[in-house]
Amino acid sequence: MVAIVGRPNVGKSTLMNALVGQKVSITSRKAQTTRHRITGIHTLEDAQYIFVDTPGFQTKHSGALNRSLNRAVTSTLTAVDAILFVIEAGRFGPDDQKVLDLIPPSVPTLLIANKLDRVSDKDSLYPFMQQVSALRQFNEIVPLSAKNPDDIKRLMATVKPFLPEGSPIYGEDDLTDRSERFLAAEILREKVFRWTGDELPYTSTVLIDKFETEGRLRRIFATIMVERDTHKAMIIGQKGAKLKQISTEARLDMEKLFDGPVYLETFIKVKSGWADNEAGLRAYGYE
Ligand SMILES: Nc1nc2c(ncn2[C@@H]2O[C@H](COP(=O)(O)OP(=O)(O)OP(=O)(O)O)[C@@H](O)[C@H]2O)c(=O)[nH]1
Repeated sequence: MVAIVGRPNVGKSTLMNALVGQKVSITSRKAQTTRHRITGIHTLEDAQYIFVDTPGFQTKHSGALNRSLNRAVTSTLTAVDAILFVIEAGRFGPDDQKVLDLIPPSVPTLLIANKLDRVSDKDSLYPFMQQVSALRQFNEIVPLSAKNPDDIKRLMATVKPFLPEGSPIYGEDDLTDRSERFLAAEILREKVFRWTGDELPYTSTVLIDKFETEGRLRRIFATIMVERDTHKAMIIGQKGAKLKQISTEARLDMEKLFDGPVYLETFIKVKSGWADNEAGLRAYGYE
């Protein structure tokens, strides 16, 4: 089992999806999109990789949601065979250091310097890598771009020696241990964030009210939970145009992932304060 950790927005979910070869973890330009621990599975003839994506470790805010997110990160790190510690190539800040401090020294750790394609001055990279490699005894240092398939292949080979010997835990076609219901909620949440940009607070979430399967058809009824009326208006957009766009894109992604037609109905509900209340969080599936 391999954990993927790093501060928000370094590209952990993008990396996970690339390693698994399918979209199992949502991504967006908005930091803190990933809220749950997600397992992604990639099975080869002679090895099975199980990846755990973690929410970006949060240090700026201290509400119940963030405490829950941070707990998810720390509990994951003690139970894995290796850790991919992801940073952005050319940038190492206090937020990265805080995540590094959480990594137990006993667990093999690979430093992944992601978004290599964004580094225009490649000469500056060597001193940067030297500087960060002095921070900890990393088992490997891998500069890459999560968006480059060759880099991903190389990383798979680099990670392989860290996997323990044993029989596979999941079936060879399994991509994730998450249910379709969970994945449907994550896909819709991703679209909400993508289409509302930075205006919408990240406390908005998605609940699946009903998930029915009828042959190959999935009929899904979902509610987008927001904290204020203004947020609701943001999602609906001019004459409902934005909500329509969000729902259509979400439906198309679901059809691709579930490999069959999807009927999706989306509602929006305003409920203030849900993210500041531990009991409320548990009710919505947070640990
Ligand atoms: N140019 C470039 N962009 C990347 C790369 N990897 C990820 N990104 C972008 O970086 C942004 C953040 O990626 P995510 O995968 O959502 O990041 P994350 O670390 O999972 O973020 P949180 O969920 O906030 O913890 C997205 O806009 C990605 O498209 C890369 O290799 N190159």
